[in-house]
Amino acid sequence: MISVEQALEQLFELVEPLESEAVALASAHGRTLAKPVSARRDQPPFPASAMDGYAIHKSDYQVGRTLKVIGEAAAGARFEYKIFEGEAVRIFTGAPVPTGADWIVIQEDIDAIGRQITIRETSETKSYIRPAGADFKTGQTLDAPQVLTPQLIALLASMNIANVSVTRQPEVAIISTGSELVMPGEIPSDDQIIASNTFGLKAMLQASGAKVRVLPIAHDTAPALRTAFALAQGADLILTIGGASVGDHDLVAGITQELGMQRSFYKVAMRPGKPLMAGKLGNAAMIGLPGNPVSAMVCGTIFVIPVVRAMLGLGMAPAPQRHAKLKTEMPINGPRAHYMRARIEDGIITPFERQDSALLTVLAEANALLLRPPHDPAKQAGEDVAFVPL
Ligand SMILES: Nc1nc2c(c(=O)[nH]1)N[C@H]1C(S)=C(S)[C@@H](COP(=O)(O)OP(=O)(O)OC[C@H]3O[C@@H](n4cnc5c(N)ncnc54)[C@H](O)[C@@H]3O)O[C@H]1N2
Ligand code: MOO
Repeated sequence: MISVEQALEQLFELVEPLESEAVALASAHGRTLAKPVSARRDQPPFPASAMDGYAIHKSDYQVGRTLKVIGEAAAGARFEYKIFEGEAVRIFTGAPVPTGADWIVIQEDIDAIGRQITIRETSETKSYIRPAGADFKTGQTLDAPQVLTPQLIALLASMNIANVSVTRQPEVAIISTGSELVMPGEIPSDDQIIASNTFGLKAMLQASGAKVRVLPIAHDTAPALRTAFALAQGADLILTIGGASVGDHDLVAGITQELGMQRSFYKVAMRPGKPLMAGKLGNAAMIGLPGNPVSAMVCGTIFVIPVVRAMLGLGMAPAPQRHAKLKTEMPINGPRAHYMRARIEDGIITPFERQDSALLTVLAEANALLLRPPHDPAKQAGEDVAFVPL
């Protein structure tokens, strides 16, 4: 059995960053920016008023000073002329500040009579003028690769970028195997259960930027599995769920061998997730996940998502780890790395009592996988431990 680290290294060897494609900015949320982007203009492109009020000379900002209002500047419609001392221009938020003005007095601080204003209050210490380029300047770049968040989309729009170059989304085909499985919403017979991790993994993959094709459930027969693999053609990554272990009905290893898979590894020294397998099937990477629901989801977090991120060009890195203080003592760990379902609150992490890899209620309550390396010595409450956030 190989270690988690070795398995991840071998998985990264099965994939490479995918090519890029252009998409409209409006469709770019969640995609990975493939090439750096430069701002096509300054923002704001002119000194702009930050408030509704009057543009004046700073020297006129004195209590009791009366000024003549000579025009108006609105957002999108500037006042074309220069203003001099003793003059004011009515101005609104976002409007270009007229030449000659270097101060905005807010409208709450003046008294207006006809075309004259008198300054009543001078308590402000800043000009309320946003200098040209205060947010960004032409040519300022946004680095790649990075995932486009709503905040970055807004920034790119402001930079006048209508299309962006993003990495193609990896296409992942999911094959759930097992004669006992039916889809949610169907009526199961007494011996059947509902396919669950299929949907958990789909959600996990989509959240990390993959495109998911859920194939029909393959019963535990060789023809059904062959059909499922045929339907998976064209995918960048084929995920099977279940049938990975050693039982008489666990056929995935045999069928993938028959289809010519170059196997990288089978079995990893981890808990849950031991019967994980991987290899190359034609042009696709193939990962065979164990069927137990929690095992499949843990392997999704520890292996599949890092592989998807590698295909997106986001680097070949394990799932990020953090540290917390342990709430309870724990006995020595066995020879396999243990990813314990745990709950972290206020920097204190508590592993759940029940760690059976069939318990989705426990996984749903967990917000962390407490990481115990192989042969980790016994731990006392208060000791520092590593965890992977969920
Ligand atoms: N003699 C041994 N038995 C087992 C071993 C072993 O080393 N020796 N390993 C155990 C471990 S660890 C795991 S994990 C499981 C994995 O088995 P498989 O990958 O072959 O999975 P199945 O047998 O097909 O299913 C296990 C379990 O999970 C349920 N399942 C499967 N797919 C789904 C799905 N899409 N949604 C929900 N539930 C699913 C299935 O009904 C079974 O209950 O093997 C142990 N046995
Ligand atoms: O490794 Mo199995 O994945 O313990 O349940």
